Amino acid sequence: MLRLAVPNKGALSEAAQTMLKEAGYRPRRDSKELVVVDADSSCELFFLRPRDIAVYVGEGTLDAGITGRDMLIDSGAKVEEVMPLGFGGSTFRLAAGSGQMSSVQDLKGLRVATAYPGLLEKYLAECDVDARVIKLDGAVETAIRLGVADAVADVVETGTTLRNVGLEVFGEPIMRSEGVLIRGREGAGTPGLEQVVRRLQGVIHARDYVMMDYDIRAERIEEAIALTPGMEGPTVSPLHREGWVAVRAMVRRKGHQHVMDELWDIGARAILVTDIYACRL
Ligand SMILES: Nc1ncnc2c1ncn2[C@@H]1O[C@H](COP(=O)(O)OP(=O)(O)OP(=O)(O)O)[C@@H](O)[C@H]1O
Ligand SMILES: O=P(O)(O)OC[C@H]1O[C@H](OP(=O)(O)OP(=O)(O)O)[C@H](O)[C@@H]1O
Ligand SMILES: [Mg+2]
Repeated sequence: MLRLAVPNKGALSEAAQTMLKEAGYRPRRDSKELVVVDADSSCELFFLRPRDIAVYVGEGTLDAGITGRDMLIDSGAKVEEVMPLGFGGSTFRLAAGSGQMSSVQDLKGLRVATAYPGLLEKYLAECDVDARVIKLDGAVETAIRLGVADAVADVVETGTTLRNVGLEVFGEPIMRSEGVLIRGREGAGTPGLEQVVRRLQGVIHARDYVMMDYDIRAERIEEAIALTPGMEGPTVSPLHREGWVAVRAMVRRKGHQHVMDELWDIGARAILVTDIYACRL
């Protein structure tokens, strides 16, 4: 059985569990269930703190896991990213009181508070900046007001938390993060991991694409195919009406209304769009 780590709490937890459920893995009954054995999928799911997941996977105790890319780098564990999962997007940034700093170089000799010391120290070393890293567990934005630090380095999603305490970001983003599937560096041949990757990729595709069906006059088919090329090519079937065909193709969800407009303009009718429940491309 493949042993897979899943965030049990925090910003990535719900989205990760929804994705696994859509991929056919057994969901946990309640938040107190810490291990789920899914015999049908030959998989054991371990619900752990996202920060600990890279450690378990790096030690080889678990085969794979879902965590944030920033946490993966911060942990320094022997793990590698298998695929991005398209949720939990954030940036990791420096921030200080409004107008006080403009680049990472301004941090020389100062104190920077963070819950991601591994990630911050790596960045400061790359920038050749000698600053003192103050390790905190969370709510690091308050550290400046309380006089514990001169700047902070933290996860920024909407920026609301920073604004609320009168801080603003400065310098380049340290990194862009999102939820990722990870595996141990020695786990290249992990049996069962291929199946997890294919299932999760299927969920991502099912979310990214819609199925589009329409009817069109046969002489306009080349123009129609240029608009909806599908994956290998669209399915074109005869319609029970002289001179018309029916077309079926997968289309990117983003922009599908625009594709419908263009199809309409070249004479397509009965244009139907449906969600894809599951797929394997
Ligand atoms: N708005 C957000 N706030 C915090 N983390 C976010 C956000 N959006 C995405 N993430 C990602 O979620 C992960 C952090 O998860 P989580 O919030 O569970 O950790 P934590 O802050 O250390 O835990 P906790 O807040 O429960 O003590 C990181 O990979 C981070 O990039
Ligand atoms: O840019 P925003 O949308 O405001 O989101 C970012 C904030 O969310 C996280 O905090 P969290 O709620 O996880 O609390 P914590 O700091 O105690 O971890 C993160 O540490 C930031 O403080
Ligand atoms: Mg948090």
